[in-house]
Amino acid sequence: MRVHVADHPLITHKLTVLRDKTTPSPTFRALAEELMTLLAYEATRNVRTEVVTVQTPVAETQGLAISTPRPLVVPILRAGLGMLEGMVKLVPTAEVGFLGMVRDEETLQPTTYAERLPDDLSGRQCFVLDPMLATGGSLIAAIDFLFARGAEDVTAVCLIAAPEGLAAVETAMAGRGDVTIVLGAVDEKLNEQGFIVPGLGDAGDRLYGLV
Ligand SMILES: O=P(O)(O)OC[C@H]1O[C@H](OP(=O)(O)OP(=O)(O)O)[C@H](O)[C@@H]1O
Ligand SMILES: O=c1cc[nH]c(=O)[nH]1
Ligand SMILES: [Mg+2]
Repeated sequence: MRVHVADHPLITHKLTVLRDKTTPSPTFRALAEELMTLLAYEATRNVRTEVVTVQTPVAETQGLAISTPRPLVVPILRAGLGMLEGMVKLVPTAEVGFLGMVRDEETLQPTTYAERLPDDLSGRQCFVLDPMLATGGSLIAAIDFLFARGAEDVTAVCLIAAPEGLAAVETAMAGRGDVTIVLGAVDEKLNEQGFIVPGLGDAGDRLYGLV
């Protein structure tokens, strides 16, 4: 498994505002989208392309186009939805599938409550979006789901990870398919409630309000 932690002052600046508990939902939503766009640059480094010919006003030349089958972007509901626009702005031809997952607050185990994905993901390049990688349970379940449908390589983009969760994903994915994790930051630890420290609190609640 490849892990890339973004090291850029613009990303750290935006994450700092996102972490601030006084940042209101509209600003939080705008920042989650902007951060995704910045991380997409790294996440799509290995997006599959094919050579195409293009006629400029001056000459014929060769360039690259994102190849088919088109990449599949999968935001994990709810919180991953806050990153979707930031990704599809950069890759407008991508298809979008949805996975709804929620973590039990006591056991910290994830359950999948919604799924709208192609039945056959053979040969597909998938991009999973979820701002928080805490215990890693949700991300492991999401990647397992995609591999079970035949996905070939999966890149997950998370804004903040806990070291414990990152290690759990690494262990679960050892010897499996092609997995890359792109992160805005790796924080200090998880607390007893399974929240990332310092983190930013509950990303879903901060994006969309308490439920
Ligand atoms: O790494 P884990 O320990 O599995 O925790 C991370 C998950 O928790 C959050 O979702 P949550 O369950 O709060 O759902 P929500 O997006 O609807 O708020 C987050 O968006 C991840 O999906
Ligand atoms: O810190 C955390 C952990 C899980 N989910 C969140 O939204 N935040
Ligand atoms: Mg939540």
